[in-house]
Amino acid sequence: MAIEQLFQALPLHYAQHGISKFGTVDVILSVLVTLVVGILADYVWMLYLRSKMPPGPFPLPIVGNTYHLPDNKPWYYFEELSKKYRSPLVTVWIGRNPTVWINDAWTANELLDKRAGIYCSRPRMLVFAELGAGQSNLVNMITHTQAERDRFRVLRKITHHGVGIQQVKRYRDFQNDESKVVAYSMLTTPDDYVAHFERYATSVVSIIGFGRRVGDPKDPIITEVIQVMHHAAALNVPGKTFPMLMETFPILAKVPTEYAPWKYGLGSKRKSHRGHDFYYSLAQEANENPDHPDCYSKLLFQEQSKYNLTIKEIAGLAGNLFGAGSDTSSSTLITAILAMRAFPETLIPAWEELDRVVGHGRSPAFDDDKDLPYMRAFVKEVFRWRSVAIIGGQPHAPIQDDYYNGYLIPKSTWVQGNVWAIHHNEREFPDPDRFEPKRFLKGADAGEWERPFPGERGYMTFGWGRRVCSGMALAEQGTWLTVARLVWGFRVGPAVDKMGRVVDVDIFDYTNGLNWRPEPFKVKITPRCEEIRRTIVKEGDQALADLQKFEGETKYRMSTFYQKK
Ligand code: HEM
Repeated sequence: MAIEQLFQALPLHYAQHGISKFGTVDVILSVLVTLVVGILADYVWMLYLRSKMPPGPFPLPIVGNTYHLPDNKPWYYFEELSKKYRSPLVTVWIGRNPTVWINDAWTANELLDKRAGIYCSRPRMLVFAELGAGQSNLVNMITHTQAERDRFRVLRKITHHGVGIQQVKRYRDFQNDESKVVAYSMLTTPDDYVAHFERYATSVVSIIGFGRRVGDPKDPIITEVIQVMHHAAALNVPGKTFPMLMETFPILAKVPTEYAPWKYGLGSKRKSHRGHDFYYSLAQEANENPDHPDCYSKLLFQEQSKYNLTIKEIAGLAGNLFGAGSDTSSSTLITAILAMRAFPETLIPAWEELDRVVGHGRSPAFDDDKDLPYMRAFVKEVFRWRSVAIIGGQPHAPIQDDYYNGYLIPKSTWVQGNVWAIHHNEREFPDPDRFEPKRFLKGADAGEWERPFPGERGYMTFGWGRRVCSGMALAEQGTWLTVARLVWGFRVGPAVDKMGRVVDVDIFDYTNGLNWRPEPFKVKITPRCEEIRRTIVKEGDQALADLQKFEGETKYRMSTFYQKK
């Protein structure tokens, strides 16, 4: 828009030429006048759009509402705005960019699901896309033109070949085994439950993608990938900090990374000495390894010529398994532990059901799902209560101007589902901070907790429409099994400190990231009884033996990959 063009229209040599011809004062004055006129024109445009768009706080020129934004967890603020303006949609100007926040399930369903063909694109994203993996990665793809939509469909189709609903049934055996290993590890090092969950989630996607399991919770593929994800998740929270401001002033992103501390190292032009990407190298290594069984990387190379897959696309498809699948899945399990500790009364019906259907001589298996309605409701409530992708992952963007209740949502606008507000609405979820599995039961079992909600799942944890999470089937089946196994096997009681005092937990103490998780908390995790403990040991030994075939090493480390030899 006006300001950006203005900056681009002022290369240095024009200024030098102008100064020698007209004198310094005249040049400075004309630059100032042009600037003021540009800012005014831009502001008039902002106010014009504001008059048409969903309500929201009054924006200032250039900075918009940026300085209204709280330092962290802006989803609370967007929820408040929605209540204040009595509107499910609110507009918040991040700099000169209007962003539309959907705070209600029915509106999210109407726009992002029912009008999926319009809201199928991502907006232009500097921080996540242009300074990151760019348009070669499915997650970021803008789909304005038919050619872009066709390419998007190809990459989604290939992703479905890896983790689509039918495919993931094939992974049940090793997913089950990795989940048994989690329970086994809990017997010896229960305080390290976070590391066990991260290992589990990373190992499952690593077997799928690269044919190699991750047996050690300290394996760098876990620690490094999850660290990168946390960094990206923190930088992508709309706020006052600079990375988000680059979205509105893309010119800031053009400054070389060495001289631009506001880029937090993003967009570095460092090239690896191998000339390609870390995840591409992992995929290539897996493809060339004759010992690795059938894995997704092999499929990518087989399909490479059929779909003209570029190196960057292969890197994106392979890397998304880790990037999108490890932190999200493990954070959800941490939330489950917090819920078990904070709401112990919800475990009593679960134990009654599990003891009746499963017993103590074996742990729950996938086939038990149909006979465990309370357990199924329990896991749904884990997904709802503190959904990991708290603002629905990446924003959507309409590919044309659209209207909702008379409000304009211009083409390419950043449209984001505020999952916090959606899952926190008293109308659908009374007493929303209470962890209450009965919300997902039916009829008399649910009582007053049963409320209408769009869609059959009853939650919007995995996003919407054509951009709905590609790994949803994998995440749902794995989370169900692992949470059911944890509930079946363990008591999660209060930890005590050195003075013998009970350590409380705070159900609001979460990190400030696009994917959030509870801040570290202490609990005491013990097997429910001796018979269950013996079963966990027996099944753990069997699982480790079965997983033996996936043992393997990679020579690549993310931390050293980009260093020159
Ligand atoms: C509890 C676990 C998970 C949650 C809560 C979750 C949630 C999400 C959300 C909210 C989105 C954005 C949807 C939208 O834009 O409407 C997303 C996108 C995505 N997820 Fe997941 N996810 C999880 C696990 C996984 C796993 C295990 C994988 C793959 C193995 C995966 C792969 C992806 C991909 C590739 C996208 C981008 C889709 C696109 O832009 O078209 N996710 N996920």
